Amino acid sequence: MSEITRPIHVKSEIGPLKKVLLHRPGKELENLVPDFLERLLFDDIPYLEDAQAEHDAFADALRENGIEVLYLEKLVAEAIDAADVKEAFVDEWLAETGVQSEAMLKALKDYLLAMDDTYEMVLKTMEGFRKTEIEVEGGKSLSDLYETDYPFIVDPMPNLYFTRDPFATMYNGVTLNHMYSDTRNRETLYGKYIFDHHPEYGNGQVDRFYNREESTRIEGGDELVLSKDVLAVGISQRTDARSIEKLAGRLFEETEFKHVLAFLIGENRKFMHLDTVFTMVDYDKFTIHPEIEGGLKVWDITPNGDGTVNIEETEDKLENILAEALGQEKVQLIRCGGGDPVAAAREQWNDGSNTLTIAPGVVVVYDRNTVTNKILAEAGLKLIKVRGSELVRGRGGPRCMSMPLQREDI
Ligand SMILES: NC(=O)NCCC[C@H](N)C(=O)O
Repeated sequence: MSEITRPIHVKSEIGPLKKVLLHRPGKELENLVPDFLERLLFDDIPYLEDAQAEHDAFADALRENGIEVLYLEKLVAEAIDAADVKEAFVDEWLAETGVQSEAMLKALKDYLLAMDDTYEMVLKTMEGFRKTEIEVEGGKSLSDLYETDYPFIVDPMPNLYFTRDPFATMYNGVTLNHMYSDTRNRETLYGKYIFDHHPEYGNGQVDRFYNREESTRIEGGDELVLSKDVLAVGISQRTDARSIEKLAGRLFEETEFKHVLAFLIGENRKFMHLDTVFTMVDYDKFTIHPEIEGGLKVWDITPNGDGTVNIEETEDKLENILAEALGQEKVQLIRCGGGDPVAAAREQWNDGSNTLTIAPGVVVVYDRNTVTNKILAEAGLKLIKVRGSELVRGRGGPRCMSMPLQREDI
């Protein structure tokens, strides 16, 4: 077993989790309003106090299992302070707000730079700005004024507690992602500052396999490190096939991955990412949402050895594809809702398939998905159940809410 010597070390989905990145939901959730939920990719409005309590309990459950929990907002503040790049950060953040008026841009910049505590300033950039918060004398632009019923100068970023998506860790590096939506693309700026400037994670200490400036989209919920040899990536509502091809070529050059399996799961809000319908929970066990099994196509991408890749459509059943790729005699697919279409649809919607594996056979799940949880327990898995009544309103579960930084090799 190799020792962990780099700040990012992730060569599987199931190796004992040592260090993980979360974001504690903050005031950005108090800027969700019913008329604009869709634009912000939310389905309902969580009660912040309870969402925070549920999130704290999730973090405690991880700590009780020997996992060090880091927070995105803290790393970003540390990165900005360490490199003394507060103004550069604010300028880049402003450039991505969509605000057009020079006077408003200046007012926002002055407001943020007047905040001495960088951590509080970072939280404010996440929260967004209501129209009632900042007044500018004159100088308003037509483009800022015409959306009169829109209550924000700058949108909140309510999806930040899904740390799984804006970047994804694998081997000793990250893909810093180009997201599907404007609202989530803004989140990747925080990753950029961490991986450019943080004393422990910046300045080239973390490899970079994808960049936020690239033209095609990819999100971390679609990226699953099945083993040190095999990466699975969903072709989904959020991730383009072309991104996977580019990423595969780079990974074959820079890591020991030998296969990238591209799973076509279709473009659908309820199955937005591969990890909402499929996760790995043990050496030979996976959760799966039965609705995707029928139409699922899987391509196997392998290196040709000359910098190009070979792409072949697999013909076999998913069980056999996975068993072969992972060197197992056979694998078990555990169906969300046990195959009952009503339970499966309800529990997938509430992230019953979105398990976070913290060691082989040990998974964190939402307690509410009782049908699926019973089946997981019957399959021999150890379940750590957490409450997600408020957290689930953003459509993400334990895997979505966590980004592994270090896992032990298996
Ligand atoms: N990996 C995941 O499936 N993350 C959940 C993201 C939910 C968020 N509301 C979104 O639509 O992007």
